[in-house]
Amino acid sequence: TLPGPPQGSWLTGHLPQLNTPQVHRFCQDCAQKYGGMFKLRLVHMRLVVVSDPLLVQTVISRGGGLPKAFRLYNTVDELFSPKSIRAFFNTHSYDDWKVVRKVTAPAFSPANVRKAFPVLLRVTNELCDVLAGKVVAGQDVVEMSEAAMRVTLDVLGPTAYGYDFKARTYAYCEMFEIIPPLLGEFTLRSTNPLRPLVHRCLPFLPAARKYRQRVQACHRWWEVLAKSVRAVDLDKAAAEGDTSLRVCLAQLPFDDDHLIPNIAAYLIAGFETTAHSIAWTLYEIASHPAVQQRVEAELAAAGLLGPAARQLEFGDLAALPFLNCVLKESMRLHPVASTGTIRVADKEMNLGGYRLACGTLLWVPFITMLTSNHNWERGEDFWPERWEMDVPRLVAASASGPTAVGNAASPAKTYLPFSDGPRNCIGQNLALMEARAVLASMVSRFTLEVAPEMGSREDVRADEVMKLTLQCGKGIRLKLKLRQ
Ligand code: HEM
Repeated sequence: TLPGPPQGSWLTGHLPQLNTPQVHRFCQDCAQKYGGMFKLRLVHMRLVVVSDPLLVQTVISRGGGLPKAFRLYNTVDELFSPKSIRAFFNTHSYDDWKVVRKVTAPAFSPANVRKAFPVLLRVTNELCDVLAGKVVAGQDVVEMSEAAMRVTLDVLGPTAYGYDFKARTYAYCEMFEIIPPLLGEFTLRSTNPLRPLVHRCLPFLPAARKYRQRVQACHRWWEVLAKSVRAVDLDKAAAEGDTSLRVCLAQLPFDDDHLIPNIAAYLIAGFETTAHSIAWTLYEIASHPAVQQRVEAELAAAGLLGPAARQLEFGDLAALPFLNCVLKESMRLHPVASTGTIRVADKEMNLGGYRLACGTLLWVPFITMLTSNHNWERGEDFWPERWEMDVPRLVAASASGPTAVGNAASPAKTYLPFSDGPRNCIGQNLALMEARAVLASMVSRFTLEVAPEMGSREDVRADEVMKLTLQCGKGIRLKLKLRQ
């Protein structure tokens, strides 16, 4: 039989270990010990956790991959739609998913994403101006996850919905009050199936009340954004060759009830994810002075450093190779989609030499894949230079893992922060453009230091929390100094 860790409770299985904000670390530790395939029990559900790259390919990519385990995604139904109608992200209808994926895909072509660069640049410059003002006023410690969210929300606002949230000005923005806490709540719900039941049975509990209020506030926002999407003049858009996400969403052959969850899904998937990836990367740059110096040197050579820097251009983003290595490495070490994807075996199958019954749930936690010592040399170190080496140096060639399937000296893809196969991240081109532009702009304007209240790297690791996305509990607090 498959190996697996001891159960925390005879009744609920591994629920006590999974129902924590550090669920990703539990998976990670188990993979180090039990290898690239092990088993867990969550109350009545049996899960097989897979992180061996070859096996992951079978689960998510090969032949279209296995279907998502839709019933496990039902925790977010209430958030996406007042009628609990599912978005394409978590629908069980292959046809609904395919329609939305196909109609909205043009918005994320490289050429179309490039059209969003002027908005991104303006928003990033304005945010940097606001931060510079704060530094001059003596408020030089800035929480970078929040700052980055202000950029990503203000890029998504106009391009996806024709709406300006004006988050970059640091004026009050309700999204910040409702979305981050709700994502935390949904993570707790996904690892503790009893939690929604408790909230339903005891609606007067403060946590249950707050949850309801926030979900209702989201529903009001989805209405506002749907109205703006509906206002698109499709003939004019066609004449102008406008294939922005707003236009693509307006083209969906859906009534409002079915449009709304897809509007919500794009906002939820596209705003926090990119922002936390940016914040983690800024943390790594600030923590490694030698890395910061190399990024500075690269920017200086391109004329992009300091007060006399020229304006960043789209073409610069691909011409900053070391900055891109730093981003890539940070997204490996701090994958925001740490808990990954859950799939279901739609027929009896053989995986890694084990026979799995039809209906078996297969969990691919990306953090395990991306940082496991079975898959990577120095898997838990921040080592951006690895991306300057030949591909064989990326993967540990050792065959000394604890189980036969735990070793991955294989040619299969090991770097999947955006997942893989047909259900991979549709927004990755946009995310990468945003991250590169914000990182280059921040290092161009400021020198970065980790604020003392962040503590050591170990403290930061101990403070990691999964709130659908991987975050640092106290945020990423950096001390900024204006470059002279
Ligand atoms: C660094 C930033 C990002 C990361 C790391 C990321 C990662 C991922 C991952 C791992 C998945 C697969 C999830 C699963 O299988 O359950 C996914 C799906 C998705 N992402 Fe992203 N994402 C990012 C940014 C974005 C952006 C900017 C957008 C759009 C504006 C976006 C939209 C989506 C959508 C709609 C899906 C569902 C696709 C489908 O089911 O066909 N993401 N993302």
